[in-house]
Amino acid sequence: MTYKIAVLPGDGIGKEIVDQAVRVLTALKLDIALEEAPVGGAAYDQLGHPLPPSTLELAKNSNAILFGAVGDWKYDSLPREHRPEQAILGLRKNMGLFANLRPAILYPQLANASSLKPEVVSGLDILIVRELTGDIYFGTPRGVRTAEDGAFKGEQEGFDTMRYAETEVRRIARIAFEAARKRNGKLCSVDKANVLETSQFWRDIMIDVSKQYPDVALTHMYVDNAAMQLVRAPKEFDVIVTGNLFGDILSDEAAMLTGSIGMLPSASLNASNQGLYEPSHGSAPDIAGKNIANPLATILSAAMLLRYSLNESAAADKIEEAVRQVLAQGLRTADIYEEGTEKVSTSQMGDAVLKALS
Ligand SMILES: NC(=O)C1=CN([C@@H]2O[C@H](COP(=O)(O)OP(=O)(O)OC[C@H]3O[C@@H](n4cnc5c(N)ncnc54)[C@H](O)[C@@H]3O)[C@@H](O)[C@H]2O)C=CC1
Ligand SMILES: CC(C)CC(=O)C(=O)O
Ligand SMILES: [Mg+2]
Repeated sequence: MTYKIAVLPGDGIGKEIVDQAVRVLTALKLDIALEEAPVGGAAYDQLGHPLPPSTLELAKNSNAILFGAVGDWKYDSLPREHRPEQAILGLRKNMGLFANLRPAILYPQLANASSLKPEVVSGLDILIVRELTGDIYFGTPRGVRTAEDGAFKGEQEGFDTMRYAETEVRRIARIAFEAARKRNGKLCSVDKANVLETSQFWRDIMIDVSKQYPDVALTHMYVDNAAMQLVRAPKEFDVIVTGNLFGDILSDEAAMLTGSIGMLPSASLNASNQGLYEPSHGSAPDIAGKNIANPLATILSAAMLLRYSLNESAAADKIEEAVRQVLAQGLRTADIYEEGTEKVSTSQMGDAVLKALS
């Protein structure tokens, strides 16, 4: 069977990094068909919408999606529905990609690239399971209105709605417990139950689901403490499960433990084994078009694509091994460069991974 992969590069560094991941996927000579489509600001410019129906259709009809990133400051004054970010939010929602897996692994060669002391981060291997289609990112009502009560009655106010339905919490809980069961059996649920009703509800359901996983040790932590513990003693964590907003923030923080945001891949999965694979970072407009972005998070996302959506674990292992090799050779993009290593461009990093594969 030929697997169909939708390739959606998007904006900023999106094309530069996805190009390298496509080269890697192609070099593996698997039975895959890649089809590219516009998304984000690029699609808005071309077709008047950040997620054109043709792109969504292609994504839905594919086994997996390789996604770059969307967004650029120049679109920030557009009405929200036309902003590039609506493309990735729309794909997640329309395809039910509720389970976002963000593994934060420190490759030993990058121990000095991390902003933390090597002894704090060496050997780091944690998994953040972020709920991706609910929470305040999607809750309604939202908007700007005239305040009807409170100290600022009569003023304009902005508002959003944080909400989680029971099904949403149960299904992400199961994904996280299953992942913890296959790893070191530790699951930390991160919330803000001391303040938020939504979080107390989340916590109660986590405790209920935990009854089906007596082999997994469930703990709870408030998000402010979790942000602190991630830089104090990150290796205390095994699997973290959290909501959309907290997971977004904590995963960027965890990225720096691995040396750079350019190292953190992700998989976003739905209930039908379809997945969208993208680096955890954004479109980095500040370095776009310079051929200096780190493509490894995207290349490692392609490895996750092979493992989770195509059942090609051996090919995924090969990519991860090739990444280990290029790092061992001392090759570094600017974001992970340190004295004594060799600074390479985005495409040179791609060349090196390809060479290590052959
Ligand atoms: N999934 C997506 O498409 C996402 C899109 N965004 C969008 O991206 C745009 C920029 O957002 P920012 O907050 O600046 O986040 P960002 O992740 O794009 O960049 C943050 C910082 O990290 C650096 N960086 C990011 N990826 C890198 C890489 N591969 N190699 C080297 N350095 C890298 C950037 O140069 C920048 O200094 C915004 O429009 C935002 O909405 C942000 C996050 C995710
Ligand atoms: C558009 C944003 C919600 C994307 C983001 O920051 C992320 O998924 O990490
Ligand atoms: Mg983010």
